[in-house]
Amino acid sequence: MTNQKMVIPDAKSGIPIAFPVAMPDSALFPLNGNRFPLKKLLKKLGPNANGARINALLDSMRASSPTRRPSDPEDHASWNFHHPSALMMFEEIEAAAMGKQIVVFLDYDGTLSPIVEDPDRAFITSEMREAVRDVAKLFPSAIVSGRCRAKVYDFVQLSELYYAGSHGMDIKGPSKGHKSQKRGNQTVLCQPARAFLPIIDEVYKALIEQVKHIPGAKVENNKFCLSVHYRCVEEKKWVELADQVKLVIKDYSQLRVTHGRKVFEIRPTIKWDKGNAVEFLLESLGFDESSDVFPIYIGDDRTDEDGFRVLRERDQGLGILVSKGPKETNASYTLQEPMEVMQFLRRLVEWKKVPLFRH
Ligand SMILES: O=P(O)(O)OC[C@H]1O[C@H](O[C@H]2O[C@H](CO)[C@@H](O)[C@H](O)[C@H]2O)[C@H](O)[C@@H](O)[C@@H]1O
Repeated sequence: MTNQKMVIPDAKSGIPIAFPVAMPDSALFPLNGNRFPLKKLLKKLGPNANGARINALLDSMRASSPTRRPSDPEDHASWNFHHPSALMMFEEIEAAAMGKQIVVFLDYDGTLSPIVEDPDRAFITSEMREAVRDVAKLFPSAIVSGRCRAKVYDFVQLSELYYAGSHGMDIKGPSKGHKSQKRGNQTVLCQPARAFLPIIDEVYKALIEQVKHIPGAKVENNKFCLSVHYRCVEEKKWVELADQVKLVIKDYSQLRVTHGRKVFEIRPTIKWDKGNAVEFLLESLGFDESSDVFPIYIGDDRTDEDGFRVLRERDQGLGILVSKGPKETNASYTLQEPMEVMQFLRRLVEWKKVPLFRH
């Protein structure tokens, strides 16, 4: 992951403004039917290609909701081959996890709840809650979300889980002495971005003011980070919205902007992401040095790539991307939608419950 500056001309003056964007080094941007790394793309566009630069920004905003990206059948075939369904490969996953302690990490939006227009109405079904509860009774489990911890807890309402809100910058749980956690049954609390709270609050207010004239734009306070949603903003207003966000953020070198599903995520520049939350939780659970642990991370968004990456680097467990189509990912397997996530969680429970000595 690098912090790159995307230089985009101001919509009115045309003056280029550097817009800090954190993205994986492998990120590719579309142009004329091909895809290029950012540096190469900007070189191709040349210094005066303002219109093309705006198109590049728009393409990257469109690509932030991958369900709209068409992909050809060949892409799909290769994708399915390299990232098979975690349900189809369940027996292989069982075999790899045999004799190891499974630890489950779950993203929230797009993974446990379907993506909906209103972020305040992204409810989890009672069946999904049941499946997550059953998993958490058997394996240490955590929700790792971009949302503020309190909000995601309100949706999930399960006290047996760890919760890592604000993209992992606010970690807590489960309640002290909760019987369902065999290891690490003490309350943990980790808030590495506490010092940023006043700035986040200030920027929250400034953003609300700055985007209030754009119909459909919504600023969400996630405590240690902020979301500016454009799912309900007309596409012709997207560049204007990006400009407004830029205008506010340019005065705050302590903050950076990342891109989620039709959302700009404004976060402290500290090196702490969902991957760090995974590391922290594994350590809290006593699995830091252990080779007998099998972490499973399930997520749908770019921010979940940090979680997948950590598991790859540790060479432990596996990442499962929730996606219907090809995406660049560090995950090994896929599930198409939250319904399949629920099926996968249920299979984990059934497998663990089979009274065989093999576990
Ligand atoms: O890490 P996550 O749990 O996936 O949270 C990431 C962001 O999710 C939410 O926004 C996304 O879901 C909304 C509800 O389905 C949708 O309207 C929006 O377009 C998506 O980006 C949440 O509202 C954000 O605060 C989170 O950062």
